[in-house]
Amino acid sequence: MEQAAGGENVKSYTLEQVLSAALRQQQAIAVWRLPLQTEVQACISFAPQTTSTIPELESSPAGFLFCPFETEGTHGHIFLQADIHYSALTKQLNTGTDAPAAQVSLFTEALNQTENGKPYAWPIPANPARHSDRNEENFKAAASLAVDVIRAEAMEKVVLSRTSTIPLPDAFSLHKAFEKMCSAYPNAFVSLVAIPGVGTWLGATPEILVSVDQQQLFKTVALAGTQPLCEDGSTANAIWRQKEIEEQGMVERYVLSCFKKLRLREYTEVGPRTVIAGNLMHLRTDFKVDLKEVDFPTLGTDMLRLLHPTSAVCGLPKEPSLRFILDHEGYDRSYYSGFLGPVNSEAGTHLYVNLRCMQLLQHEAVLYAGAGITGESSPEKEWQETKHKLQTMGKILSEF
Ligand SMILES: C=C(O[C@H]1C=CC=C(C(=O)O)[C@@H]1O)C(=O)O
Repeated sequence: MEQAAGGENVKSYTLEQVLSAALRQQQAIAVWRLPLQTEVQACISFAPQTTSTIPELESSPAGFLFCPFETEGTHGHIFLQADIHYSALTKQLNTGTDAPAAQVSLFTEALNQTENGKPYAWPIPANPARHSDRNEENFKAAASLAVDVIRAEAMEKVVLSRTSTIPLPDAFSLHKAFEKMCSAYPNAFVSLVAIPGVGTWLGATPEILVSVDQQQLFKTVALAGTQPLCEDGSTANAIWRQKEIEEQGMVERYVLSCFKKLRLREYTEVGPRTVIAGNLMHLRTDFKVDLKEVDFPTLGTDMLRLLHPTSAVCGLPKEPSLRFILDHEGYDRSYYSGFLGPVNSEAGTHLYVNLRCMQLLQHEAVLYAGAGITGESSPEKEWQETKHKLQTMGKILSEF
């Protein structure tokens, strides 16, 4: 049961006011919009919980999960329990039943004093990783080494990524960036996560990792293969090369191997189909399981633990490709290519891979992008592909 925050006097607030109040009060907040929906939601957590492993979804209270790429690395798996939930559709706040009353009233007091248009700061990591962006030469050298290792049959595929750090425009505003992302990428999962001591991330990802909706329908996808969107903006004339077909096929095989490990045979598989993600197209196969028909209440958590990191962000087989990334990528991915999303919300659990994202520092944004390397890869083409992927967030910043 939820009750309206702030007593009987139910007030309306804008997203800007809610975001600004949370950040001024140094509280953790996650804001999101599901693909093809209009409702923007947010949750504020007064006591984010950090764990070293992927938490169980089914028994979790409502909240938002924010997890890193490396399951056993230095960055924690963070759960923001929804002490306060906000819907930009109703413009109202609801308080979770376990929320600490004193903090809720401090927050609503701060909110009532917050005016639109007042500047506010966002959290940056306690110890920002010091690294410089990989230049073209270094990225291509790592890609070329990966091709050699793959041809020597030590692995089949590895996803190599890089960063691009750009100054934040003077007129940059956090809530406006979120609104711009929502209108530019209607079929993406759009998110803004700001956690004191951890940092501030924005993204518009095309990739579901695990979702279980209110009808108990489980979904995941195998997404890979990239090319620029055709000029007519449609997928009708898309032609895929053998390299992309095989690259996506590997991700699909990987998802199937996870079902097999759980001895689950009752799934439907549709695709691969061409899908649009911003200025790009990908190949995607959709998998669904009706949890009411199969007796598998923990499928969400079990698949999440097996799938992450999928071969769409790590490689195949998982261990040697992960080793290759850690040895040759040259930087700490932290939450890029991790996963994030609402857990046990009114619409269910919807976790997405953290792609097409950026991390905000005080005066700069760090943009992230990767490309799947196979034995057929050309380092030049992979470099170009990362440039195209960086444009997803680059376009948003260039609009200020
Ligand atoms: C690793 C990324 O994309 C993945 C998802 C779709 C297509 C991909 C590819 O074609 O390489 C990647 O596997 C990224 O956007 O940073």
